[in-house]
Amino acid sequence: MSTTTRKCFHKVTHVIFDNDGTLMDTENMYTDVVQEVLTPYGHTYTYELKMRCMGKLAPVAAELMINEFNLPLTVPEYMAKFEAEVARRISNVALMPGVRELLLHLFEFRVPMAIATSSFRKTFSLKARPHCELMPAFHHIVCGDDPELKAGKPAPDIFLLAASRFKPTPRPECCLVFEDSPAGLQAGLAAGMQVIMIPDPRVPAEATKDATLVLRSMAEFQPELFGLPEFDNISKFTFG
Ligand SMILES: O=c1[nH]cc([C@@H]2O[C@H](COP(=O)(O)O)[C@@H](O)[C@H]2O)c(=O)[nH]1
Ligand SMILES: [Mg+2]
Repeated sequence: MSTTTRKCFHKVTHVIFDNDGTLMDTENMYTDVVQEVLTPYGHTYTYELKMRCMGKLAPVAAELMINEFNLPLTVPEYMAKFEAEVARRISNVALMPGVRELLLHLFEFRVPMAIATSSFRKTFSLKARPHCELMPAFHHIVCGDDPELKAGKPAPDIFLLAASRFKPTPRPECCLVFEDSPAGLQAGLAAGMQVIMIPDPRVPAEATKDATLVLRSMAEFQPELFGLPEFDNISKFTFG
C-alpha cells in the first residue's frame, strides 16, 4: 500500500485537498498545454521540468519556463498562450480514481473539507463544472489568485489560509493534506500538517520521502489510520 512505512499517524479532524493531479486528472492536460506552447520554439517539456512546475502559481511556472529555455516572451505573454491552450482542453476533466467515493464518505460523516489549489479561480471553476454535484462537500475552496494569499506552494501559506477559514479554526496538526506534487508536499509539511502524497509513478522516491504516507491511489486510503470514519462496505449517501 505505501512506500513510506511510518506506523504511527496523528488523529486529524479536517482534510485539505490539492486539486490538479490529486482530485482531478488534469496533469496530462497540463503536459499537453505546455508542450503546445513550447513546440513553436523547438523545446520539449520533460518530466523533470514538469516536476519543478507542478503545483506552482502560473506566473511562477511561466517565469521558470521562460528562463529555462530563454523564450522570447514576457510572463504575461507566456501566460496568455498557456491559458488559451488550457481553455481549449479543459471542458471535461475526470476525477482521479477513488476520489468520488472518499469525498462522499467523508461528507456523509461531516468531516470538514477544503480545496487548496494553485489554479486561479476562473480556471478552477471551469474544471469543477462537470463535478458541481460534489462541490457542496467542501466548506471552502482557496485558489491561487486569492487576495489573501501571499506566496504559492512550496510556501505553507495556501494550506494555512485554507485551515484558517474553517470555523472553528483547527490547529495545523489536526489537518490532513492530500497532494500529488513535490511543491505541494513541501507546502503541507511546512504548514505543520500531515501530508498523504499520491504522486505520478514518474516522481522519484527521493521527492516523496518526506511524505507522511505515500499511496498509489486515493482508493487505497484508510481513513481510520488518521482517526477518520472507516469505510463500511457500501456508502449509500448521494447528493440531493
Ligand atoms: O505541468 C504543469 N502542471 C501544473 C502546473 C501549475 O500547477 C498548477 C496546479 O496546481 P495545484 O496542483 O495546486 O492545483 C496549475 O494551475 C499550474 O499553474 C504547471 O505549471 N505545469
Ligand atoms: Mg497538484
